Amino acid sequence: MAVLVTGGAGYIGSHMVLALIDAGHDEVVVIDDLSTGFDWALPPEVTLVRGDVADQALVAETIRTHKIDALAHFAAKIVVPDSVSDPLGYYLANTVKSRALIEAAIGAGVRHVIFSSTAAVYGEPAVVPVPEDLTPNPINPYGRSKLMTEWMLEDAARAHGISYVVLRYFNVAGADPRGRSGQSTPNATHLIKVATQAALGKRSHLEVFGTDYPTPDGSCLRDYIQVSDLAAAHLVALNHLRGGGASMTLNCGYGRGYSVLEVIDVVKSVSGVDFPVKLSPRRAGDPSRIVAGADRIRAELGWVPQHDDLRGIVTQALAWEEALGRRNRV
Ligand SMILES: NC(=O)c1ccc[n+]([C@@H]2O[C@H](COP(=O)([O-])OP(=O)(O)OC[C@H]3O[C@@H](n4cnc5c(N)ncnc54)[C@H](O)[C@@H]3O)[C@@H](O)[C@H]2O)c1
Ligand SMILES: O=c1ccn([C@@H]2O[C@H](COP(=O)(O)OP(=O)(O)O[C@H]3O[C@H](CO)[C@H](O)[C@H](O)[C@H]3O)[C@@H](O)[C@H]2O)c(=O)[nH]1
Repeated sequence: MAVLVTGGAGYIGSHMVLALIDAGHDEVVVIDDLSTGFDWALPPEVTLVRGDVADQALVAETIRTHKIDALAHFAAKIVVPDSVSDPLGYYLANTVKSRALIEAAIGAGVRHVIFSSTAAVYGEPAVVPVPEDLTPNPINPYGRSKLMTEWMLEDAARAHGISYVVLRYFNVAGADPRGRSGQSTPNATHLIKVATQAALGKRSHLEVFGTDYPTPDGSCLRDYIQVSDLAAAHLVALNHLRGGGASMTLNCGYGRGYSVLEVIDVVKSVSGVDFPVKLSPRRAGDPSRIVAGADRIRAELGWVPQHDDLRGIVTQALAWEEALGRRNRV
C-alpha cells in the first residue's frame, strides 16, 4: 500500500512526506507541478511525478503503477488576498482541478482521501473557538473554493464507498525541528514568514494589516499550528482510515489565538531585532478572529501535539529562514 501526496514539494506537503518516511512508510509518491514547490524539499527515496493534479491520465497511471490506496491532497493556491483579485483562478486551481483529481483517483482504485481544507471555510465565525459543526460561511474565494471541494469529496465518498478525513488547518507555521524543510516560498505572504524575513533584513519592514478590528489590541487573531504537528495529524488520520474508521471533518489548531501584534513581539524577542513595523489599512478578505475548537481531533484520532509553543514555532521559522539564506536558495 502506498500513499500519493499531491503538492508534496510544497511547505506542508513536504512535512507530510517527511512524517511518512520517518514513520517507516516505504512507498511515498508525490505529484507536484512545482509551481510553488521545490524538488529539493523531497528526500531522495521519494518518487516525484512532475505534473498537474488535473491530468487524469497521469494521476490514474501513477496510482496504478504504485498500487496507491490513499491520497493526501495538498496541492492548491493558498493566498487569501490573491483569491479576492483572481477568484476564477482560485476556483480552477482548488475546485475544478480537485474534481478532476478525485474522479481519476476513485476510478483508479484509491480507497481513502485526506484533504487539506482550511479555517477559511468558517469566514467570520460567530463562535470562537469555532467547532466543526458550525455552518461554514466563507468570506473569500479561497475559503469558498476549498469548501466546494469538501462537499464534492463528501458526496463522491458516499456514492463510491470510499472514506475521507477533511482537515481544516488553522494558520500553519514553523519548520521541521530537524531542519529538513520549512516555508521556502520567497514571496510568501504569511505573517510569521514575513516577520522572520524582516528580522533577518530580507525585508525592509513589516506591515500590520488593520489595527481597528474588534479584538483586544485591534489586530487580527489567529491560531498558529506547528507544521510537524499538523503532518502528524495526517498520519493518525491515515491510520484511522486504513483501519476502517469513519469519514470525518476535523479542525487542526491548538485552540488559542494570538494577535498580529503579539506575534510581532514574539518574533522581535526571539530574534533580538527591533525591525520596523508600519501600521496599514485592513487587507481584503481577512476575518478578524479565527481560533480552532481543538477537542474533536484529540478525541477522535488521539492526536497529541508536541510543539504547541509560539516561541518555539518562531525559533524554528527563524532558523529555517537563516538556513535558506545560507544555501542561497530563496
Ligand atoms: N499554509 C497555511 O497556513 C494553510 C492553512 C490552511 C490550509 N492550507 C492548505 O494546505 C495545502 C498546502 O499549502 P502550503 O502552505 O503547503 O502551500 P504551498 O504553495 O507551499 O504548496 C502547494 C504545493 O502544491 C503544488 N501545486 C499547486 N497546484 C498544483 C497543481 N495543479 N498540480 C500539482 N501540484 C500543484 C505546488 O507546486 C506546491 O508544491 C493547501 O491545500 C492549502 O490550501 C494551508
Ligand atoms: O505581512 C503581513 C502578513 C499578514 N498579516 C496579518 O496576519 C494575519 C495572518 O495572515 P496570514 O497571511 O499569515 O494568514 P491568513 O490568516 O490570511 O491565511 C492563512 O490561514 C488561513 C486559515 O486560517 C488559510 O488557510 C490560508 O491558506 C493561510 O494563508 C492576518 O490578519 C493578516 O492580515 C499582517 O498584518 N502582515
